[in-house]
Amino acid sequence: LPLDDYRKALIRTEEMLQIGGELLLTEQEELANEKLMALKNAEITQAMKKNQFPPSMHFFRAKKLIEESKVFCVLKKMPKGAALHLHDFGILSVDWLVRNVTYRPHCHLCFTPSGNLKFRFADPAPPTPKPEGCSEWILLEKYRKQLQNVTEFDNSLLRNFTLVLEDPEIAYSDQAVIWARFENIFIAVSGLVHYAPVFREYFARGLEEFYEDNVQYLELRATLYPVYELNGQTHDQEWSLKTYQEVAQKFAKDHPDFTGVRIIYSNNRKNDVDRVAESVQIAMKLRVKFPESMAGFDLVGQEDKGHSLWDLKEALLLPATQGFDLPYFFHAGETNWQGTSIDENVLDALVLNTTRIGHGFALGRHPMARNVSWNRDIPIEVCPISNQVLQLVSDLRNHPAASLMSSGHPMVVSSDDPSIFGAKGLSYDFYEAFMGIGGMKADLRTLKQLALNSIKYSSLSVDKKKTTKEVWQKKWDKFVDDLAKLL
Ligand SMILES: O=c1[nH]cnc2c1ncn2[C@@H]1O[C@H](CO)[C@@H](O)[C@H]1O
Repeated sequence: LPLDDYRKALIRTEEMLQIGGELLLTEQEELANEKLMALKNAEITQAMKKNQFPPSMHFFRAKKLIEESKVFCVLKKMPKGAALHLHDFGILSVDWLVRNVTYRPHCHLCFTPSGNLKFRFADPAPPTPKPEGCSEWILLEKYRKQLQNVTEFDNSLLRNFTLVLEDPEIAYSDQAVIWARFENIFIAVSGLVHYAPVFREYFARGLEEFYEDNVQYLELRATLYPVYELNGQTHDQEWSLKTYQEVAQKFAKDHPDFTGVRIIYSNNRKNDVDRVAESVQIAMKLRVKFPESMAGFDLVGQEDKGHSLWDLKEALLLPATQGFDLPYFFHAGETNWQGTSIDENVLDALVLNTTRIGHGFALGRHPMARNVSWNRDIPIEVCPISNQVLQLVSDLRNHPAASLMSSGHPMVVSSDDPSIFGAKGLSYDFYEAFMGIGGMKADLRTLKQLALNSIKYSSLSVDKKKTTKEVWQKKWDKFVDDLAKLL
């Protein structure tokens, strides 16, 4: 074979292997692809000249540039299918929490010894008991009245609800520091979002934000912590799940092109095997009672600080020993520490029959996990911005999913906790995946495959997948038409 032909054949084969590489585009899609790739090439050429490429910059600095990008503009309009990796209280921009929720009557605030915030609605006030070591409860309505500068105070609240700041590399010296801040944000918003009226509205508004970003269906990791009423009465997990179901069903009724939401009940991986076993039992009960909404079970929290899946196997094997089908959606391999028992979570997840792998950041270092995931068609859920902000990788061109994308490995793209990272919906993560991780050759096929994957790898029934895909296809055709017409 002449060298030239050989080389061309290699390039062509690689193009076929990459994610979406085997998709055949319609004429209209080809046209749209040309427009898209012209925008992409122009932006990358410009980025090379200026040496300023958003995916290789920290998202907090890249965000503004991304918002100026024409490719990003296209991605926002693109029907992206489903977002399959999200956490309960990271889905809605935090402005509403500060400007609306903290202004409601009976909202109290206290400071923990380490200076973190806790909120609680209560009437008659004050809420009891006072959290250990915390300051007295302050009624916000009263507190704001005596403040000189309320805007300044509200801005400080906003800052407490996201990780965003100017110099993340300096402020967050290592993963332990940023994870502590990250968990504190969940604790701070917890008292607000677990107040029953807010709980419903937060979720509905979260759905709206994703819907506006052209996402049709969500799967939400939820801890189902007790939701409380003004008088202190609390509700159990069943109540929370039922409420999620009601809100999602109403939203789907009001938006017929929205499929809905399914919940992945999640426990913290720091908990010991007995507590995890309890939550597995609850998950089984919920699954019987709410087959429509309850997708399965996961373990969340900082992987490096928690138990390995294998440590918890006694709890996690309970359903199987009882012949019960409890689908697992394990976070696994969200670590940089190769060779630890935590790093082996990617293997454990597969051994324990996971349906998908959350993050799977360590997959590239485990050839067997990679094989099994490929052979059993078990996708990884890639969350680029999360991985960068939580310091697993700085330049997203070096994200391990780059190699997996180039070989067409089963994957979906998701956004984890967009509101906490200062992002919104799914488009920012699609931008990072398309421009940074996917490289120059990722094109409309890549995007189409990622959207198709999000439906294919969802936990929806065969029927629901079919109808969701039909709705998606209509949106896609319209999107392609508009893109093809772009000047
Ligand atoms: O990327 C992640 N990896 C692991 N755990 C996470 C991530 N994002 C959020 N949470 C966890 O989810 C809980 C709320 O559902 C939070 O406590 C947080 O620890």
